[in-house]
Amino acid sequence: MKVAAIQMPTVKDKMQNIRTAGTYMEKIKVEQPDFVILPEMFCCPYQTENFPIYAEKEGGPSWQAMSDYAGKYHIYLIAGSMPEVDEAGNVYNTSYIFDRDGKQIGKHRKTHLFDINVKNGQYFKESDTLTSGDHATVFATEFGKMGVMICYDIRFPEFARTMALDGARMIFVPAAFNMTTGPAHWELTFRARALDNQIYMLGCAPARDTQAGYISWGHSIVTDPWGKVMKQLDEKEGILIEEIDLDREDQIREQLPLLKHRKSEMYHL
Ligand SMILES: O=C(O)CCC(=O)C(=O)O
Repeated sequence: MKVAAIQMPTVKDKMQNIRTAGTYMEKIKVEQPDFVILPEMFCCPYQTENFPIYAEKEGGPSWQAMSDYAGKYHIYLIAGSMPEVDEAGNVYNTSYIFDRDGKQIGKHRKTHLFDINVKNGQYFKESDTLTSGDHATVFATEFGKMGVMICYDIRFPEFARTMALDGARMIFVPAAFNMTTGPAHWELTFRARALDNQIYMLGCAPARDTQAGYISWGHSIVTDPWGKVMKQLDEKEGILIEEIDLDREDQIREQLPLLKHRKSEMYHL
């Protein structure tokens, strides 16, 4: 199974971002990836005031472009995330998932909203304009089940655990850590979720733009079920492509049976 993460820049022009994503998919088609993932808010500069302005209903032009790309390149597309508005006017940070025919087979609304205020560091308050989702998202493929969560969701160990217990083999994470939490926690968090669930994790971030209102850490990453970093980009625009060996996941789970050794009667999820 081959996965690809597109660490692309995000500019103000939504359609330009959609074209950039398409250009990258065209470029990597010779690699024949099975799964392609885009960054969090890949078509909308990551600032709370932008979310309601850029938001579209499910099935809108950005959704349609992603569905078309998935069908054209015959890939599972985890379409990063984009602001979604519902009938009631609520805005969500939403990741749509498409199959190889361009059919939507999953949809994750970011569940844990990113409201932080680090002294002399990053401030952000997604809840100013966003509403949170209310469930974990797992979708089925010919390789088995896969999970999707968005950025801050990764900090909540129970969330990845529910996906692993539900049978997910890999968790895809459109994300955008920043210059405060990125160096401190990005790699550590991916390795931790990978290790404690014995699962592959793939994070896809926007390329860093030092002029942006919110500066992305970049460093798209893939970690294995042993907790090891398989590959990690730097901050610049680029593509991460990696072969994933799911048998290795089975072997690790068999040899070090952490998931089986849980005392589930003692914990409540
Ligand atoms: O958890 C973090 O440090 C970053 C989270 C974030 O940037 C996000 O949820 O968009």
